[in-house]
Amino acid sequence: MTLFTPEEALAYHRNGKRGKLEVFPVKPCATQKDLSMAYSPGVAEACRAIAADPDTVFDYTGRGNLVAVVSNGSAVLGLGNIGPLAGKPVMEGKGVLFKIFADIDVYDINLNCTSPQAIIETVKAMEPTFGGINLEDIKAPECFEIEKTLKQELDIPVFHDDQHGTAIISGAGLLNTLELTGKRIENLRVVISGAGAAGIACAQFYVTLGVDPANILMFDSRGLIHPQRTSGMNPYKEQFANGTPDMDLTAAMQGADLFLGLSQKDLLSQDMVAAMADKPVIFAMANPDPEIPYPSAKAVRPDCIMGTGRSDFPNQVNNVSGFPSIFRGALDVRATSINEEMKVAAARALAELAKEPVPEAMLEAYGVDKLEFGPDYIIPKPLDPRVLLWEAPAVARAAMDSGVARQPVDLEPYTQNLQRRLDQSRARITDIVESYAAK
Ligand SMILES: NC(=O)C1=CN([C@@H]2O[C@H](COP(=O)(O)OP(=O)(O)OC[C@H]3O[C@@H](n4cnc5c(N)ncnc54)[C@H](OP(=O)(O)O)[C@@H]3O)[C@@H](O)[C@H]2O)C=CC1
Ligand SMILES: CC(=O)C(=O)O
Ligand SMILES: [Mg+2]
Repeated sequence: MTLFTPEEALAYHRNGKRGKLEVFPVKPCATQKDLSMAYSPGVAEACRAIAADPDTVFDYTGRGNLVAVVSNGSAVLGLGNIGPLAGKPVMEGKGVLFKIFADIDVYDINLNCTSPQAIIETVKAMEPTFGGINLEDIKAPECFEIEKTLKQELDIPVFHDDQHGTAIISGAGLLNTLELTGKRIENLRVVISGAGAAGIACAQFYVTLGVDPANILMFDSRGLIHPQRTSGMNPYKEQFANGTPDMDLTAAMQGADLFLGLSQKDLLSQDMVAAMADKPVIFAMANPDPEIPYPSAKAVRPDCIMGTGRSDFPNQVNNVSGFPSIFRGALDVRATSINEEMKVAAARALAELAKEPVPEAMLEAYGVDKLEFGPDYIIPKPLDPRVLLWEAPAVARAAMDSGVARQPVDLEPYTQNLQRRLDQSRARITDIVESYAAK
């Protein structure tokens, strides 16, 4: 089900204003007085106030609502190491999603750096500009060291979306599949294709949710990660070394309950899917093309629960349903980090929302008659505005409960205000987009 042609996608990016984002002023600057306050000499008052009390930077500048989407283009979607220039459309796209789904402003920062040290130093130097750092499409294993060091050294949230956004959303899906299949999480036999940023982080998060690490078989480009293997290994892969050297993907898939694809397209065959346990779960999440196409998996296993990273099939399991709302909650309580408690809270909130009745507007947006909790609807649709209203307060609450919030909020008025804020922001975006379309 292709919704557009390649030419249409290129025209979407090229036509009208180039790219997908614009920076707009939010204060008047029409008169001599406005100008003298926006810039010299009035701006000096704000400078002096911040110099005297650095915390007031959150009052006098946009820092508290500004996130850097930082990438070096080394693992862009499933396209691989295409570099920072070719990765920029994705990073602008992440900026669009932050704004539309959570009213967060973004600068996309596309770095011509490969070494972890260079990326770490650059991001550290940028810290005063931003309220949060979203690392994106930086390949493993470098991404692990980069994120760990930045988390230790910065006191604003640092979040590698491909790791944790993916883990949280697929974790929410996993929790709901347990309910639908009646299986117990500790008994699940899990096969993971991909031992990079997303594969490793998902495995770790699933273990936090209750999966037995001994029941995970993980594959990378060289085959199974097993205890005797020495080549192409790293400490992150070693945590999940299981099975025997002779085991290939076909053997691993025999009787598996869950397949998680975070690798490359077309790695999973219909025969492998056919050999899975009853009511199997297949999250084939490589983008833009999954490890097996949705129709191919359903054709051999109509009893499967299938999710992909794409929006054109049921169950879009994609970090888009996470990073905007998670940062919203974290920024609003001025959290110093995004910790495990906040991630689990986000996953559980998303899982619970899938069981609520779906508003008519969502049915219209997706052109369907019905969306109801079940095998074809295990997580909310990314376009559903309730995702923000459920996830962000859950994250804010978890930040407050776990002691990383510097500015606690009262959750009831906070949640009501979120709805208003989202409506106003979307109305402004509609006006801007329409103004360009009219030109
Ligand atoms: N739906 C979603 O929300 C998300 C989807 N993804 C998708 O997941 C995929 C991986 O992304 P990410 O983890 O960031 O990238 P990384 O570059 O960090 O990791 C890629 C992993 O895939 C492995 N791999 C490559 N070829 C094969 C193969 N033939 N068989 C098995 N494994 C293979 C690599 O193996 P090796 O270690 O040997 O190099 C590596 O472990 C991409 O397609 C991306 O689009 C990522 C994030 C979110
Ligand atoms: C969705 C996403 O972040 C990726 O595929 O890399
Ligand atoms: Mg990504």
